[in-house]
Amino acid sequence: MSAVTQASPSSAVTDDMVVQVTGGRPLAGRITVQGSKNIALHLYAAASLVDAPVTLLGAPAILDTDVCARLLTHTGAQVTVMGGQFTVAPAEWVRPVIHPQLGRRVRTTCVLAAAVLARCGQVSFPQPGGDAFCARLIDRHLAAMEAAGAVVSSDETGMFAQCGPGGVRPFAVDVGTPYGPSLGATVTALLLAARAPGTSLITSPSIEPEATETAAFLADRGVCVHWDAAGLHVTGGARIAGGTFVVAGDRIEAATMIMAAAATGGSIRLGGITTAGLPDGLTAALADAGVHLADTPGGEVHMALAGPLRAVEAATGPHPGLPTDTAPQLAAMLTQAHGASQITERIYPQRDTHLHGLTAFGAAVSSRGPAVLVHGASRLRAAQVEASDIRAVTALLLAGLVAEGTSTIRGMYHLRRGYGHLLSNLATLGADITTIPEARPCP
Ligand SMILES: CC(=O)N[C@H]1[C@@H](OP(=O)(O)OP(=O)(O)OC[C@H]2O[C@@H](n3ccc(=O)[nH]c3=O)[C@H](O)[C@@H]2O)O[C@H](CO)[C@@H](O)[C@@H]1O
Ligand SMILES: C=C(OP(=O)(O)O)C(=O)O
Repeated sequence: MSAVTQASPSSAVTDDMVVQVTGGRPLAGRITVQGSKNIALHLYAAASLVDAPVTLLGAPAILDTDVCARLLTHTGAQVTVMGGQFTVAPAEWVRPVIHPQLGRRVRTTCVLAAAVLARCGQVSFPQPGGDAFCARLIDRHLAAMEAAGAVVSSDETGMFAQCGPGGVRPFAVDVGTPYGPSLGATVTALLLAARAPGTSLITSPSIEPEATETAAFLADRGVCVHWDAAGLHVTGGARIAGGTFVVAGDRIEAATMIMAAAATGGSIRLGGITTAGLPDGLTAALADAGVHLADTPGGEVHMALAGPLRAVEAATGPHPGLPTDTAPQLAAMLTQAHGASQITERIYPQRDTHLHGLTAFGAAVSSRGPAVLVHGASRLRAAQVEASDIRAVTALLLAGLVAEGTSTIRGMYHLRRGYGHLLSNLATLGADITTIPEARPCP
């Protein structure tokens, strides 16, 4: 299994490195945000459905990209990742197996499995990976596979889906969950429907950009996709054409950089995204906190503070609400806001793995049920902390940028999963930040 990959910026940082950051410098200047991690991951799966080569432009140089390239290669596709281009040429013979170890490292394993099932009528796959801040269910993915005609079974090694001789068939499935529409299951259903000979209906679909961009990608390739009040109608079965498609800018990285600049009292410009690419719930929470965003004539986002940061009450929600993937960074920023802030988590039963580390910096943060409470403004002091997931690590970096003294942050595996240039971007904006190898005790 050898996907062709170019050494990515994320590989300049290794898992056993630690970040040292000395706080107190307001961020200033301009950087470009990467292509969206989560949109790219879903497009990688969609690209493997296509009958001719596909090139995705703006693919982020992150560990999850490398893992997806290797997963697709394992199924028989030819994958090249070079200079922000992720090219997939279809497999002549599809191996109906999502690699059991690699599949446990990314969240989109079921989506990749759906692409393989749609192509060849069977697939085995492990439980998906990704962040493990709480249980993350996949019942809607499996329901979509069953609705498309597969018998799904599982044992201790993983899951197996098998269709009848005709392969996937048109279906109706509801991808709503008690926490709102499932993003991933919407794309799983979309990929199955794109290959089913007839019209399928996906009800309660997610309208996160990951789902709408994947739908747009398929529509560009000739799949008939139609959204209305009933849901997402997809007519599949025909040949799916190749070509190129641009991965949209990473709204979560943009939010992270904006919040980092705000926490340090800075002002920055972001290329690779406009305010239209930022969900309303995010821009509303930032506006409430006193963070001003505007589009520049050159199509960039300019961020500046309207005054001292203000406390806010906000709740995460499905698009266009406040993304759950920005809540940890928002909590870190709000440690610098005067008064009592509250961020209520509505997408997951719990997502507060960042609180332990923020507390080590001296932040007044706590959780009450699904709500994270932040009392500011706190004078943060340098700390030695370790993060256990992707957005928690950026929340701790934000605290380090503010804290007095030099902090040490561990957990680079999580950063590498989703951010290709975050540390160098922070340095470009003036942060005092370095990576050093982890000191090992003498044997
Ligand atoms: C790679 C990627 O794009 N990951 C994102 C994706 O994850 P992911 O696609 O896993 O998130 P979902 O939208 O599916 O999950 C949202 C909620 O629905 C529940 N659920 C989901 C599926 C299911 O079959 N049954 C069920 O109950 C989950 O446990 C969770 O509480 O969307 C999340 C919500 O915006 C983001 O935090 C993740 O960063
Ligand atoms: C939770 C996240 O990612 P994943 O679903 O890949 O774990 C995230 O991007 O914040």
